[in-house]
Amino acid sequence: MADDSIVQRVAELRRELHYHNHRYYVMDDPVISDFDYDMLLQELRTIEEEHPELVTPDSPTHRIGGDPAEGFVQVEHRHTMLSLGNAFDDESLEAWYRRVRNLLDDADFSMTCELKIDGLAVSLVYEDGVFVQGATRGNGFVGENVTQNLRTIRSIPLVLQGDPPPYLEVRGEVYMPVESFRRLNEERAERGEQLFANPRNSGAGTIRQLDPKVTASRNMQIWAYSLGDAGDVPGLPDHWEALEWLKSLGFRINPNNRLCYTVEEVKDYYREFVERRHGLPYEVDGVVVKVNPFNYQSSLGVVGREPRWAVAYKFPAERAVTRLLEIGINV
Ligand SMILES: CC(C)(C)c1nc(N2CCN(c3ncccn3)CC2)c2cc(C(N)=O)c(N)nc2n1
Repeated sequence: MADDSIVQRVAELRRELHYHNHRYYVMDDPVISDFDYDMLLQELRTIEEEHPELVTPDSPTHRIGGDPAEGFVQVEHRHTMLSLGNAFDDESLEAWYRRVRNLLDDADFSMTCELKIDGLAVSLVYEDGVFVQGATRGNGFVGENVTQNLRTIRSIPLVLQGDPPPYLEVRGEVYMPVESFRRLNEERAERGEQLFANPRNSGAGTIRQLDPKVTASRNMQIWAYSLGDAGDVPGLPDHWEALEWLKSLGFRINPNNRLCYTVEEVKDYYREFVERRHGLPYEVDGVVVKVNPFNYQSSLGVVGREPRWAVAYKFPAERAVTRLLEIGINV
């Protein structure tokens, strides 16, 4: 049985490694060299090999899980994962805005604008601050349990920082960066394998791999975009504060999110990113606009599967050939 000093050292190593993992993969701002990080990880691995009774599922040495799954177990989302209504031009965005303003009988309310990441929506469940379940959106009610695959994504925290509640669900969009997609297709082309059509398909395929080692071998990332349910965390007044709070817990929140107070500001944000979208290291297909105050979200409610308080303002469709050429695929 490991003596106290070993148990202390293991706890200290885990805390340090989760912290440096967060700095490197979530903040993109490491404060330790790769070599020193690897030395800490190796020290923990060695102790865990000598003292297997100390191994816990949230250990940073266990990101690349066990054996390949035969198939995926279905999981029911505690809170339905809603859909998003679409707007394709300024007129329909303004129609959405007017409807919300009339329903709220209120002229000024803030809105968050978020880039609509073109990936795969997932649900992450944490109990006592430890990552316990990851699932695809599926049909919104039931998804696939892909916990082992999501654990391999370094920007998904295995252990939360700060003071998380006993139960927390977070939603995010998992995606493959464009550069990783290009490199993956280059390797597949060299092996004469079929190419992925776009980063979204290759990301979805990677998350639904049966073998977590394959998922781990591809550089998948996540942007967290909402709480599972605002009711889970009383005391947060609005979505913007919720995103700030999630960042303080260790989640990766997109730095381009913006708080807007008028529909003009929303349109400015949209036009800015129509221009900037191809300079981003990940694919986006629009802007998600959300009424910010939680009390307004709940009074607006949901129609069918779509919240009245959010809309996806889609970017104009692209000429496919130009797109492929732009990301370096010669067609
Ligand atoms: C919380 C709400 C419902 C407003 C919401 N829902 C979203 N989505 C719903 C539809 N989804 C979906 N997926 C597949 C099939 C049908 N709907 C995919 C996620 C969001 C997606 C993104 C993103 N992609 O970056 C985002 N920044 N915020 C979102 N916010």
